[in-house]
Amino acid sequence: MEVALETGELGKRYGSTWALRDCTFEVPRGRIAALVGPNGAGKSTLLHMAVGLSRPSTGEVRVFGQTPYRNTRVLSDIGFVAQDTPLYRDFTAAELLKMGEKLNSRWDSALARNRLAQLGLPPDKAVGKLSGGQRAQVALAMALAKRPRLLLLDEPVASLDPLARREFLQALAGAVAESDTTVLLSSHLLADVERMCDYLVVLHASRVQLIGDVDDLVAQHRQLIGPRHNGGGVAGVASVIKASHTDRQSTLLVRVDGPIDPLWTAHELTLEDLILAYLADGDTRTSHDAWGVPA
Ligand SMILES: Nc1ncnc2c1ncn2[C@@H]1O[C@H](COP(=O)(O)OP(=O)(O)OP(=O)(O)O)[C@@H](O)[C@H]1O
Repeated sequence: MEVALETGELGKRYGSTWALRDCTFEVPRGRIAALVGPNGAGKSTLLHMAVGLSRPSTGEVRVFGQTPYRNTRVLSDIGFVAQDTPLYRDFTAAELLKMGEKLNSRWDSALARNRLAQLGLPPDKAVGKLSGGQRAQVALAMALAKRPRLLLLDEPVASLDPLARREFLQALAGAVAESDTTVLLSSHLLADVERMCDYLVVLHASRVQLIGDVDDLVAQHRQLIGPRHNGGGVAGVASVIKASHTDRQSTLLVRVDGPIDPLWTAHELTLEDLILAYLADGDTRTSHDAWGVPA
């Protein structure tokens, strides 16, 4: 498996606050990976280090084996759209595309022009006078036109209307299918993640909580419902992610590692249920730890 992006014990500290900590994961080449986590989880911090805009306090990040802040040549392989889609506001879209063409050896002029035309974006208006969503579209068109091997997108569709969002995600999937691009996109929109992404990284409290192939992760987790349980081990359960109890019944969200004790009814989960369970506060317990059962 070739790896597009890898981090090893990556950490970033601002003063005494860790924005990201002990972060170790890989994104295999060719995947559309989602980076999911609550506000302040460290997603932007991670993406900024991956594109060399900031340096780690601990550990390292590599893109196609290179460290972006040491070997700037790898930057030509990376496309990045920051959360606030910064662009030179006095430039028109046409001027920005011209600049992209001059600065990037693999630039696809036709792709960029066609995207802007398709979206009806005026090429001769200063981008500072476009709406926030229109500016985001210009930035996204430029990122795609760069034909990057790794595309990093920080909440790329947050400012787009629902139709534009769907259209953009379809265009992104199409562009990736036709090329050799790996994508890592941060998003709070779990329905989009479920529709688009085949790989998932969940960050919470500045650490990686869950990572892997989306289909594998969904297959490895179940919701179990059964008579009120007194804690302790359950056959077939590797870890308990979340537990809730009524007087008569317990509901567990678990990672499975074999046939489940038939005392429990097992239900499949959606990716959204799974992500939300990992984002809820509380520690994951192994099946053999007693988990908190209220009296
Ligand atoms: N330049 C900075 N100086 C000080 N603290 C910072 C700086 N940048 C980020 N942080 C802190 O680091 C933590 C992670 O921030 P980051 O922007 O990476 O989170 P995020 O997951 O992208 O959040 P969001 O979903 O809200 O965009 C937050 O607590 C934030 O306040």
